[in-house]
Amino acid sequence: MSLDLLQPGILDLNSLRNVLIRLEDTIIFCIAERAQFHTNDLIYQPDGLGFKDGFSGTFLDWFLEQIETVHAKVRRYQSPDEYPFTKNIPAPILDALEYPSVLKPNNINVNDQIKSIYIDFVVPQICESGDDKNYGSAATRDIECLQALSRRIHYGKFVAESKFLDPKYHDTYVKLIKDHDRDAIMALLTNEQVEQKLLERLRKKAMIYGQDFEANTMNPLVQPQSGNVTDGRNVKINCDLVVELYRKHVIPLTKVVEVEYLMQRLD
Ligand SMILES: O=C(O)C(=O)C[C@]1(C(=O)O)C=C[C@@H](O)C=C1
Repeated sequence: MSLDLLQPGILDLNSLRNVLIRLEDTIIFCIAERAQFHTNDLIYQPDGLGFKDGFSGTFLDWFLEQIETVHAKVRRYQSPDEYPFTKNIPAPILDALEYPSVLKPNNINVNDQIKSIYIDFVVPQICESGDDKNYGSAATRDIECLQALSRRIHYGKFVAESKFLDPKYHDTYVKLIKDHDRDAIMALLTNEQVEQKLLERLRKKAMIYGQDFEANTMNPLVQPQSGNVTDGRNVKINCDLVVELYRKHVIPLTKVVEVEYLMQRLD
């Protein structure tokens, strides 16, 4: 749950971008944590581990359901930047919190796509292939990664709302929405310079945060003279993977959320 959403000026585009920048750090750290364990493929296979409580599905889905059930009861999913992976979550046991209604009501939840990307693309590339029996630890890290990715991608709704309200573009967005012109909306909300800067920053962060400080005595804050820090040899996480994850999946899916949110904006 985010305190940002209770602050005035929440829809300022620079503030929203700062939240996205902070989430880059969270996502890199979560990925580095998961990378400690083997792929443990059984946790992603339906009934791969067998359940004594009659649950039918993957161990990851069972774990998500358990965690999200508890979190739903303490209002996590009433926060407009939090989206569950589990379909039927219980109602909160606490009174509803008053969030300012900054978003138009909408039914956009791309968590199924996020889970597929994570299982098919992220896990096989960051983890050593095989089974180390750390099923609970691996799935705990999976859930942290998934929640961070979900929060980041669904934040696109706030970014879209901010862009929609910008007087410079408002009338154009209204027209394009009325024309159902998704491609033109996508083009209008795209800022290639911001994307390029993001990818460059991300690579630097992945290199610095992912370093094995035991193996590397260089000060990561000092610009390296040659190789060593930037060549990735002492880096614990795959920097290319982090950049590709954002380039191929995180940014495009955030943009899909933005477009779909705008398509429902005038309903
Ligand atoms: O910062 C924005 O303007 C966004 O819409 C977010 C975002 C992103 O996902 O990082 C998506 C689309 C833009 O092309 C640039 C960046």
